[in-house]
Amino acid sequence: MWILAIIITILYSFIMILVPRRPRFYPPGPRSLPIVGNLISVWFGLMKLKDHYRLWRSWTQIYGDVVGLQLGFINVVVVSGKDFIKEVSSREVFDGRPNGFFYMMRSFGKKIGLVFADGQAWSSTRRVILKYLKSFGYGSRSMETYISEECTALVNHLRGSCQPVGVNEMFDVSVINILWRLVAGKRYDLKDVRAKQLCTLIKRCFKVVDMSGGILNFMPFLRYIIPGPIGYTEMMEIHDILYKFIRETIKEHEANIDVQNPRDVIDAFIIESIENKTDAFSDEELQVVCLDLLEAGMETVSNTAVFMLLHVALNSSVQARLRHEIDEVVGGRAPVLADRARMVYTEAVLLETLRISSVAPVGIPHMARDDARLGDYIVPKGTFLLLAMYDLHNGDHWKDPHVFRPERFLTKEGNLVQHEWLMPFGTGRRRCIGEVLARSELFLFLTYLLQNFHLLLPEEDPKPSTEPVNGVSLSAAPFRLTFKQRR
Ligand code: HEM
Repeated sequence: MWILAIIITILYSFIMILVPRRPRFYPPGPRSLPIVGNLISVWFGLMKLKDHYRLWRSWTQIYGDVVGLQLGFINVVVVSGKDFIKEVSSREVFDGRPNGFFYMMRSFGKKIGLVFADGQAWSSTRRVILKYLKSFGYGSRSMETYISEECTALVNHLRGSCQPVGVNEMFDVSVINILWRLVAGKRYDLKDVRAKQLCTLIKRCFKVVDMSGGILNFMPFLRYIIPGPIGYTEMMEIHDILYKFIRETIKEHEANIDVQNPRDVIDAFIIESIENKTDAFSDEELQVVCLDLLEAGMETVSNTAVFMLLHVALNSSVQARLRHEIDEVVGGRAPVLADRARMVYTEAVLLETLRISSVAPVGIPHMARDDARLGDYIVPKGTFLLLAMYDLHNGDHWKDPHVFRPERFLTKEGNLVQHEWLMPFGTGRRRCIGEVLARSELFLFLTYLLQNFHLLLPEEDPKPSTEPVNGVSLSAAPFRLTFKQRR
């Protein structure tokens, strides 16, 4: 009997160590059960509402802009509203990234790279990679040339097709090409099988879980019991293939590097690592940085571009006005980024797309690096913070949030409005590093395509839905368009 008592005491103490600390002023939220916390409510909630962002919204409506949850052994706070989202994004104490298993299993079990690292290591990697990206063309004419070349290739590719085209994968290889030319000095043909396979893998891995990391994060020991159903097996398989591709690319660079003439980000990193033998320039760090750029930079832009075409095709008056502006400002020559200054309507369409599609529905989770006050509440050290970006962009504040209306970003005089409720790339210290690239890509994709084609919904297809499909980033449900060449 006493042996049983000892075992129960040990088990209880072990569980108590794992169960997160919840101070008296922890934010309010649904009632939690011992050990599993709110996981069961999340499970039932998802069965009813389907998508995570809808579930977080339903709880925000009950508990307010700061909702406190306990998911398995982890405290999670969902933060909504412009002011709280800005506060979390701007305070250093909240600029950590989660220690969760899901986030680290893709980076050799370590907190390295750009997206899920934090502290000193993250800030120096972010600085160095931004410096390299800029020196190989990021934000300059070279980047514009890469984007224009991809737009031309895409237009030529579509010219040959009189049949309706599936749009959901249309931008994938072009987007990878632009990024990969900066990072690895390489581009692929739009029909290249391996490039297409890589894009499919990245997209698949973004559908296995949502940004909270799911059960894999909150009860990681389950990977030993049910690795398949909780997504562990698939995530590992996908990352094995992605890392194989990245390692091959790095090896090719090492084989013919000229230390006096770096060609791209990978070369610059390898050259620095020859002199600087610290962890900051390790081989693993370079691999994770490459993976971060591929994963953060591909699906987000590709999915936003797809939503953009969907809304333009569904709204014929928007399409006509866009075409009119393109004809007036650009005419028959190739569009350039400098045209943006005179193309306010096109810019408004981009802003409205970024708002309504909000492909990063909870951004990338932050983590409290210490106990911190947020509004009337205390957020304990180690808490994950999910920022309800989808709601910020689709909430009642916008009056008619579900209507695609670019005019909301224009003043009566026809000038562009910088709306403080719109932050698709986040804000503060962890703001997206790909914003300049993403905005430039979206502008040139749209202008090149509408300069050359009428976008038509095939009559034989059902009207496509604008409801997003859930995942780490939101995507449009499959649909097709006919690209009818303009005279
Ligand atoms: C429409 C396209 C994109 C959207 C909507 C988007 C959105 C975001 C958001 C919301 C964050 C998180 C900000 C935060 O933690 O508070 C982020 C971070 C990040 N994005 Fe993007 N992004 C896009 C394109 C890109 C591209 C093209 C790249 C590649 C160059 C990129 C690379 C990154 C990286 C590396 C981070 C992590 C930054 C850090 O933690 O320091 N993103 N992005």
